[in-house]
Amino acid sequence: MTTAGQARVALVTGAARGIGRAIALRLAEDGLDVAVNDVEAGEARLHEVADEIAGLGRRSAAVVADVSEPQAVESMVERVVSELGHLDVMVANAGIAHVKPLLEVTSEEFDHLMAINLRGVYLCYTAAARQMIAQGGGGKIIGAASIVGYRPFPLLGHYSASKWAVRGLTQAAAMEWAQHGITVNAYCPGIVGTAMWDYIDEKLAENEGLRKGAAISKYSELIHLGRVSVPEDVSKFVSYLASPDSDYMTGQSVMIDGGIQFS
Ligand SMILES: NC(=O)C1=CN([C@@H]2O[C@H](COP(=O)(O)OP(=O)(O)OC[C@H]3O[C@@H](n4cnc5c(N)ncnc54)[C@H](O)[C@@H]3O)[C@@H](O)[C@H]2O)C=CC1
Ligand SMILES: CC(=O)C(C)=O
Repeated sequence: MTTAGQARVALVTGAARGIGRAIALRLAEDGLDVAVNDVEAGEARLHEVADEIAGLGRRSAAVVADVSEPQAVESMVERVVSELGHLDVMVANAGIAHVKPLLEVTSEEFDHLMAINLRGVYLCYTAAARQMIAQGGGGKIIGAASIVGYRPFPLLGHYSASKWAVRGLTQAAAMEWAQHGITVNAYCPGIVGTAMWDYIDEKLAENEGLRKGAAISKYSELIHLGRVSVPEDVSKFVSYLASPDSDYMTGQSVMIDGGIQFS
């Protein structure tokens, strides 16, 4: 639990690049101490992000862990608490995409994607909730869903299902943990120009016989505000979800997509 004058502490998963990095930097700008996580392959970039956070005058910790592994997630939260003192905001951002027709997805590929995108979010939500309940001061738990959690994209079928499930998990967690003063919400980005969309563009283009760059252009025609999203569009909204301004909001999965999908 934070006491007066103490900075709140956030943990952002999948923060070596893309949306996670932007969220981590924004929360640091907001005055939080921010621990960042990614897998071993992203370790060098993860340390750079932790250094950027320190450059903003905030404390940080870089924790390498695979969010699909229960013991790794437990240890990650323990390390954040031991290095930064407590945990007030969890952003379960880490995720992977996989572009493939449903009829060709193997059960191993399906399980691998669900292990990261759904079990990983579940493990981060529950590890954070246990810590926040023990602290006794409430908290903010935030997850990465997507517009495809409302309306799937073809060739992203199992990915879309994983994000749909994050919405369900977010609603159930909000119901169970409201009594502890914990709010649980998710963000649903649209088309954000990150490494993930570089991969999606390349694979969709292959499947549809288009040149590289053509798939993202085609899907971008759906965006009413007329431009592809940048990670900071999302981090501004997560800043709100992590702040006391969102204290009366829980169980919501909110589109931040420039006007693609209307609920
Ligand atoms: N880029 C987009 O258009 C959209 C992205 N999202 C979601 O937002 C989140 C972030 O996406 P981006 O920044 O675009 O992706 P990205 O691929 O650029 O970054 C994801 C980060 O997560 C890390 N990661 C992957 N598996 C991990 C694991 N098992 N444990 C820990 N870290 C792991 C990666 O190493 C990478 O640094 C994801 O959950 C994604 O599904 C949702 C809607 C749209
Ligand atoms: C990657 C993703 O979730 C979308 C909607 O593009």
